[in-house]
Amino acid sequence: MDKRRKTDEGHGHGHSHGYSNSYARPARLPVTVLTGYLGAGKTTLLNYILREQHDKKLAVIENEIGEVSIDDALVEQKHQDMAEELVLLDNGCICCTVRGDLIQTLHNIGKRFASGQVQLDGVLIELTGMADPAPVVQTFIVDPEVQRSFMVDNVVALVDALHGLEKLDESKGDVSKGTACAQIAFSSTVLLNKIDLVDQMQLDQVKKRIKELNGAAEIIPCQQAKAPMAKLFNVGCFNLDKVLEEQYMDESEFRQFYTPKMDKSVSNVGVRCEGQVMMFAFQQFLDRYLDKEETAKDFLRVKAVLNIAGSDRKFVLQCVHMLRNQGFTEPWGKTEKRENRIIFIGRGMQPRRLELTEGAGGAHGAKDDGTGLGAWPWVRAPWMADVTVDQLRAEVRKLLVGIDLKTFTIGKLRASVETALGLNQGDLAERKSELTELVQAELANQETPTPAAKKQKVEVPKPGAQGKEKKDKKVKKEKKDKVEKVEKKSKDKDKKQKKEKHEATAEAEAMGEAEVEEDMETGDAPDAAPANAEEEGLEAEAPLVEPEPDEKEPEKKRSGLLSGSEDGGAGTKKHVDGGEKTMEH
Ligand SMILES: Nc1nc2c(ncn2[C@@H]2O[C@H](COP(=O)(O)OP(=O)(O)OP(=O)(O)O)[C@@H](O)[C@H]2O)c(=O)[nH]1
Repeated sequence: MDKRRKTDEGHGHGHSHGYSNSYARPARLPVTVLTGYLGAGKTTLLNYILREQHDKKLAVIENEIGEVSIDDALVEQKHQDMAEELVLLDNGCICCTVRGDLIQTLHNIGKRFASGQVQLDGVLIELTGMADPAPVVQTFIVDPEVQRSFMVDNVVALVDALHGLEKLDESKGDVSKGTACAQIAFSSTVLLNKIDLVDQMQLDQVKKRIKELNGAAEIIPCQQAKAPMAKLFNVGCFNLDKVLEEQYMDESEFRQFYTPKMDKSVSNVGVRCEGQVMMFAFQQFLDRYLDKEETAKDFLRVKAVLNIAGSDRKFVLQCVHMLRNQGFTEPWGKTEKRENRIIFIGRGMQPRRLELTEGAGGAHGAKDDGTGLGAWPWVRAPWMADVTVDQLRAEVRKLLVGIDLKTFTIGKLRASVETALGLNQGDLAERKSELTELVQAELANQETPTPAAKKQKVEVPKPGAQGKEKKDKKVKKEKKDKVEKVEKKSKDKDKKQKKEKHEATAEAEAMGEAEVEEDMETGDAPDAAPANAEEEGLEAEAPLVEPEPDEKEPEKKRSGLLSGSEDGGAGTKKHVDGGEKTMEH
């Protein structure tokens, strides 16, 4: 939270609108809550308000959920500068998990406002598209300190005229998807946005549905969220009694028993990585999901800020189902990290995690021919942290009983642990080093090794400097041996060639023929290790134990022994085009 607070605690923000003399301090700060379903136009409205209300001193609280945060890039920099105070709550949803953070933020603002440390005319709170505004409203009536400094002035619900009806129907028919309805039910003003995308008939239908849900709210049809400021700000139109009356609820019921309407079927997958994105490949990748109605219906929202190859400007992408809005925006800052960020929000996102995070359907890495996205790294999903070390240890222990250590690999073990714990394949990719350590500890502790293990020499690299030193020495020795081997082979070959040449020349001289030289030129080149031998060695996953000398594999393959190298997971990966890239987390 407080990622972009513009004023240090106790210090004014220095940014002046040049009207301090005319500032009339309100008794309580009016709060405008912006709500509305995913992609309905909340950020568009926020940008519009900040632009239009530049003579007002506003504190902005933005809430964003998702593995990757994008909205900061979507609120234009010049508009960010117009806000007196900007606080991002991005550790969860404001209507449930970060309500405490919201209260804390309001306390901080309230204290500085009351003491005159900061001059403010109002507060804007932008909720996530998945948030129910009711618990946020609740905050303003249950917390005495918040109540002293603030009052809810207006709850503005944005409705997408094109997709809104479908969302409301879905929401009405299924209580577990009640978010869209709750957003309207708890609002005092509804902006029926994106009227450019529908005809009058569709507009009337959505209006009718909104009225059914909330007869008291004013409905304002608009485009690009452009509604008269006089209808949005300092209007004192939010009336909790009226709202509760419409919901057949009394205040005590609302205070004690209201449970937020959260659509649990919606989740997100985020990607954050460096590198250049190939525009063409990226569009093809999107086409696969957004060009067809049947897949696009699952993608409620896709947002991205990308570093496109060949451009010094940020590329911003915004999709709501099949609708794509995209283009180059401001230039990347000179010292700014050119990081790609993309988030997919919708239904059925988790089963698609692998394909969405690995890029264009398994085309790992940007390729010379312009296809491939670059390596989307694995992004740590929150639930991975929920699996405890004890759970992992217990599964590892079970799996190590009676296994054939010769063929067992960390990758296979990881996959088995994931299956045992009911996770998706790849979910534990980030915890491979933990798994490796657990395996090492288990193997070292095994008092009665399995019959298979008895026969085998189990190599357990020792952690710490000593182990590393040993490993380094081994690698050096391997390299030296290899070079010597290649040199020796090369010398032997030279000798052999010279000998053959000598014999051939002698023979030719004897026979008076000259073609022999040609034959020699087409002869085999000296044996040498393939240029990409190292990579090839890394491609295969290392077995857990060193094979017996009689079945020795090339040393290279064993150099990653128990170091957690695995295919299909994070870490060092070999690309389909032969390149090797380290995936970031
Ligand atoms: N055609 C059309 N597009 C609009 C209109 N208003 C906003 N948009 C576009 O709709 C997309 C979503 O707008 P946002 O303002 O980001 O929506 P949001 O509600 O903040 O989205 P989330 O925060 O992700 O829930 C953007 O690409 C906007 O440019 C409009 O009136 N007509």
